[in-house]
Amino acid sequence: MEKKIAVLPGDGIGPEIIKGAIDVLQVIEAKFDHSFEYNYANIGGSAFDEEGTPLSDKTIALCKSSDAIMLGAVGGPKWDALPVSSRPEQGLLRIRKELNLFANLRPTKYFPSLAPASPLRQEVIENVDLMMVRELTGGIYFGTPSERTTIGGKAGAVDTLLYTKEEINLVLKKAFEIAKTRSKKVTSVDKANVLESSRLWRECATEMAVQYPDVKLEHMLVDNAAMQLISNPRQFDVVVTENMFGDILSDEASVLTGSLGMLASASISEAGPSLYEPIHGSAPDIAGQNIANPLATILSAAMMLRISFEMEQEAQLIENAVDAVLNKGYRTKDILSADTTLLTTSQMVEQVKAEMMAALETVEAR
Ligand SMILES: NC(=O)C1=CN([C@@H]2O[C@H](COP(=O)(O)OP(=O)(O)OC[C@H]3O[C@@H](n4cnc5c(N)ncnc54)[C@H](O)[C@@H]3O)[C@@H](O)[C@H]2O)C=CC1
Ligand SMILES: CC(C)CC(=O)C(=O)O
Ligand SMILES: [Mg+2]
Repeated sequence: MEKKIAVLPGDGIGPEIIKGAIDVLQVIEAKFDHSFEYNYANIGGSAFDEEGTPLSDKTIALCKSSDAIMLGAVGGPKWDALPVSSRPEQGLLRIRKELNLFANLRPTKYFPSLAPASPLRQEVIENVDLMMVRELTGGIYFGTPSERTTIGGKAGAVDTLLYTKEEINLVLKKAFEIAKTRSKKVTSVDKANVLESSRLWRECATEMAVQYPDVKLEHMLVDNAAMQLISNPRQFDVVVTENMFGDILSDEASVLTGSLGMLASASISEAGPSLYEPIHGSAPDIAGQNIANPLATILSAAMMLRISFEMEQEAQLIENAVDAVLNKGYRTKDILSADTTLLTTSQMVEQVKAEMMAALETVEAR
């Protein structure tokens, strides 16, 4: 099957991890009857350096005309002092808005062989399998005004947290639909004891639940949710929440798997291409050293195959290969523990590819 993929490596470790994901996709192309056209474009700080903007109209047009988008990460200290509109992160926020990527799906699944890599006890993280559904195009990351201001003659700053019912209902519906295919429980996370936008969110969730009698809805305040996520994570199935809470809670959830370098994501639109990226950032502290964990990005590519291209078998081949590599004790530095073997980024990619080939040869030999 012919598919056009826009590839936006971005900054820091972005190019290293994206190369890993594309290498893996090339194995899929070679072994199945698929052909992927990879069209590279800039985003973030590297886009600012080359094109004078963190996201050019050319890149947006390329993304809109593609079947899916693979993104690495953006940002870094080199660009931190730029005016807001030129910051790398604005490129990411804008692509999400331009493509109407209203829901960001961030699955967190327990990898048995990675239990020693987590600072949490095995009995706490065992069998965790939750799906964070984060609202992605509204809330405090997009509200205006967002600026420096003067409050009562004193220098200050203002950000605006704003949601329409329509925006909230769109992401809630996605969460309930996903819950129907899983363990049929939605935990809606808010701060309804303080924020008006959260009270609206809670009202919408309660109303929506009526349409899903098979799905159990639970409300949880975000501060409690942050604690419950690491003390009793197995209680969660689908967690749905607004943009900033989801951003923070999903980084926290990654600790359940052993590393931020393990968590994949899919940013979904109603119509049009979806975007796939690891949940982590550009990790400037380890960029360019070939030591970053490429697995979150490789698993994001698997999500792309499953969700955008309906290639379930191919997605599973990648996911099984990742499991197999981990079971053999191969580790990048972030997930290293006793009695495991340290690999570089590129060596890890080679191991995943080798496992995929081996699995296919076993099938062919039958
Ligand atoms: N989606 C995106 O593009 C995101 C971009 N950022 C940007 O990234 C830059 C750095 O932000 P940080 O707060 O440091 O967050 P970060 O997620 O880049 O890194 C946090 C920590 O996790 C480690 N880490 C992250 N990914 C890893 C991987 N694949 N393998 C091994 N270790 C990994 C890093 O080395 C660092 O110690 C900032 O400019 C920020 O704005 C942050 C989050 C998301
Ligand atoms: C620019 C930020 C909103 C990126 C981020 O932290 C994320 O999407 O997880
Ligand atoms: Mg984040």
